[in-house]
Amino acid sequence: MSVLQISEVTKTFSGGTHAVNSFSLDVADGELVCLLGPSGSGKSTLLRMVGGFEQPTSGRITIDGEDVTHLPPERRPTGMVFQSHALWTHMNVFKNLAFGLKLRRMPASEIREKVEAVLELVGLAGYGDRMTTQLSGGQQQRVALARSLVLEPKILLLDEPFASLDQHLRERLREEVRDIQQRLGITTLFVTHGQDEALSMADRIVVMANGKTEQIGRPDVVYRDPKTPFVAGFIGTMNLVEGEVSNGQFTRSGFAFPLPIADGPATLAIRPESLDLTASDASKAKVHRVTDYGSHGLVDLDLADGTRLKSMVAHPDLFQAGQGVDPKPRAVAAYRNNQQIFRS
Ligand SMILES: Nc1ncnc2c1ncn2[C@@H]1O[C@H](COP(=O)(O)OP(=O)(O)OP(=O)(O)O)[C@@H](O)[C@H]1O
Repeated sequence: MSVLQISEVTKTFSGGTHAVNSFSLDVADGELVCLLGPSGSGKSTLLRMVGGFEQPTSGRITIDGEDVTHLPPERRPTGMVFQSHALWTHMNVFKNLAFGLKLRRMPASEIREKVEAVLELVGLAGYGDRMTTQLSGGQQQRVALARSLVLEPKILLLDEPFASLDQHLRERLREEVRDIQQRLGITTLFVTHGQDEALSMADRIVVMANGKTEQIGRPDVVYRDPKTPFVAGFIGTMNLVEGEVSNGQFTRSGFAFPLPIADGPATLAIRPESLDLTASDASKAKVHRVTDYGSHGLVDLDLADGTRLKSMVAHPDLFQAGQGVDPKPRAVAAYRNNQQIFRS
């Protein structure tokens, strides 16, 4: 059953920026959905509208069937964790967490019980007396998460919560948050422009561009089967080759591939791991650079007109700069007019 329904929501800022454009999404109970897209694609604006920090220009948002479109944040069953954690620095950790519960007039003994349980959940048991300024960045972000969770929201809203942390900590917190989210079964909307974050955490990913949905789906499906050239180029590394199809053959500067579609221009998408290389004369393509990552290698090669492709190879020592190669895709997708029209 869907807990959160976003129906044809549009946000136009004064000045005319269409930040979000007739956007719709249903989020199921207990699901973690990542909003993924480049800077300026409207992710934060959408999240802020769900949290009540921004008003839609048009459209409707319901939570558990109740229309919340015009309710202020404090009257919505949502908890938001911002990129900058915005903790109260004049209060200790316990007071930061207890504040919202006090406003609800909860008895002190119950507050203590709840705060301690949530601190335990985020791995900060015993930190209640610390001032928030005496915590590391990762610990502060855990407190921010705990402060939202202690209010037991129906929907957790996370806006790039790990953006300010280093890579190692980010990966750890990512796993911890996913763990907590699953344990509590809390419906979560998560904004990120990091594809790794989205691919590793989400039940479903919404890829956004220009305030609109490009594709919604399970991470593995979006990765394996991108429906538009934008998604193909945005998720993972992808070779996007523009060329012409004539008599069932796609060509681009000496590179040819059988493609059973109508004649005309097309964009071919090939993952580096799906592009095999064999030694050849240099008329087809030439190796530009070989990078050995230990477990595998990456060969950068140039078609005759300079179009750069990447191929993942098991034995990088077999290739060297300047060598002639023949690139042969094992699997491709083809796009025309921004739509996928072929996939092998
Ligand atoms: N308060 C505002 N007034 C006017 N324009 C705004 C406002 N907030 C956001 N915008 C514009 O709306 C568009 C979407 O912004 P938004 O912050 O939602 O994108 P985003 O995908 O979250 O980007 P980022 O990853 O950089 O945070 C951008 O063009 C932005 O400049």
